Amino acid sequence: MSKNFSFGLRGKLVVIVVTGIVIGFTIIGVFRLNQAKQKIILEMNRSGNERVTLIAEAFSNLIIGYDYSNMESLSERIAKQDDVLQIDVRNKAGKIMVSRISDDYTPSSSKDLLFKSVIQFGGEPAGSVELKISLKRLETTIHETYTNIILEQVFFAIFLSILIFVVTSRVIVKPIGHFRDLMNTILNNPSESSHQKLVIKNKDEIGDLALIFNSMNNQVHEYQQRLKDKYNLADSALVATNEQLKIRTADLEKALRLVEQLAITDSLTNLPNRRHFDDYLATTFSRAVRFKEPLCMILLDIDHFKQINDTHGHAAGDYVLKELGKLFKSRIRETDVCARLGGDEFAILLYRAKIDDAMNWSQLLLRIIREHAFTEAGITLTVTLSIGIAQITADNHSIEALYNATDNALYEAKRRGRNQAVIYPFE
Ligand SMILES: Nc1nc2c(ncn2[C@@H]2O[C@H](COP(=O)(O)OP(=O)(O)OP(=O)(O)O)[C@@H](O)[C@H]2O)c(=O)[nH]1
Repeated sequence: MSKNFSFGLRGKLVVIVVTGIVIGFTIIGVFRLNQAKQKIILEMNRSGNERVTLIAEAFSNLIIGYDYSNMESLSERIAKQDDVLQIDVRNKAGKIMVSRISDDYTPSSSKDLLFKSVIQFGGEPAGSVELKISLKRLETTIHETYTNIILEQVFFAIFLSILIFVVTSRVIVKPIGHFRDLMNTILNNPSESSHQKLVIKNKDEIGDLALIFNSMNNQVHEYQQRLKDKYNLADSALVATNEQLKIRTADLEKALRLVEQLAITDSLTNLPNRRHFDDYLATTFSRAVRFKEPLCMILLDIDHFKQINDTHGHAAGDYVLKELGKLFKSRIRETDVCARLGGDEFAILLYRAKIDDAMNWSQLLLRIIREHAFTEAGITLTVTLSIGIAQITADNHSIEALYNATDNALYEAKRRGRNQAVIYPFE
């Protein structure tokens, strides 16, 4: 880029300068040539007139004395001069007395100048002299002058072109090149642009350009800085918002987990509710069927719970429900589940437990409850349970069938007088 730029500007300068100088010098040259030609012609006329006057004076005595011999010899000598083509001496009446023609005079081809002078003697006209001078010398002189002028013009044109080229190169192209290099350096190092200024000492348009560039560069830097500050501000705000969002998300997740937990938990006893129990039963049932493993379901219902409520109040009833929940939970394995189905009814799933194990577990539970002291607000409450037990069998091959079988067993326990456990099928 830089090479093209330098070449372009210098090239244009050379073309402009040389064209200007050639035109200028051509005009000056033509003018000088015309002047020189006029001067030479004037000089030729002046010297021709002088010569013919002197010749007339030389012939003055000779013409009065009719000295033909000397007139001829003088004419001969004059005719032999380089530029003389012809000399004619005439008497007072105009009759030619002597005439000499140069050896190389050919009137058809030669261009000539004619000079005349009156021959005077004692202040009176005694005859006349005509002198033809060749223009050849004049043409040679003009040609030489032309050549000299053209050579001078060409020499000065070349000299002036070089001078102007060098001066303009130094005064215009060099500062512009410097200007361009500095701009390039600044543009290629944008991060340092604030510290870099164009230092140009020219007090001209280039200097003005540098000042404008510096001011623009400053404005750009300030704008960048403002943008950076705004970006940083926005960034920190974003970070803070992000943090808040994280906290909010964590809170929401926590709340969601709680809601989920609440949705499947009985709020009074903190045991799983019916919904959770049904889901768990569905999973466990299919697993037990698939792997042919024993699964027992137990339904537990408080005997005459309505009476407890009615006699001792709802709070006493709640206490009994909570206390039973704790007892059930403490008596089952980690892998088993105990849920409150609603009201005073509970359910327990004993996975990989046979019907006898379930019966033994129920008997033990009945005994524990009988021995447990249910005391609320200083009053001891009598709490007993009825329990129905069923397991997966060929008959109970669906969840609904298992449910019904267990429910039937519970109903049978109630029917038989409560406070006991009954296995389905019963007799
Ligand atoms: N305190 C309290 N009582 C409840 C709650 N849910 C249901 N009950 C009461 O539990 C009682 C259940 O009574 P029933 O299902 O009629 O049966 P029961 O009195 O236990 O009689 P049997 O089951 O036949 O022995 C009703 O009086 C309900 O109002 C509860 O969350 N807290």
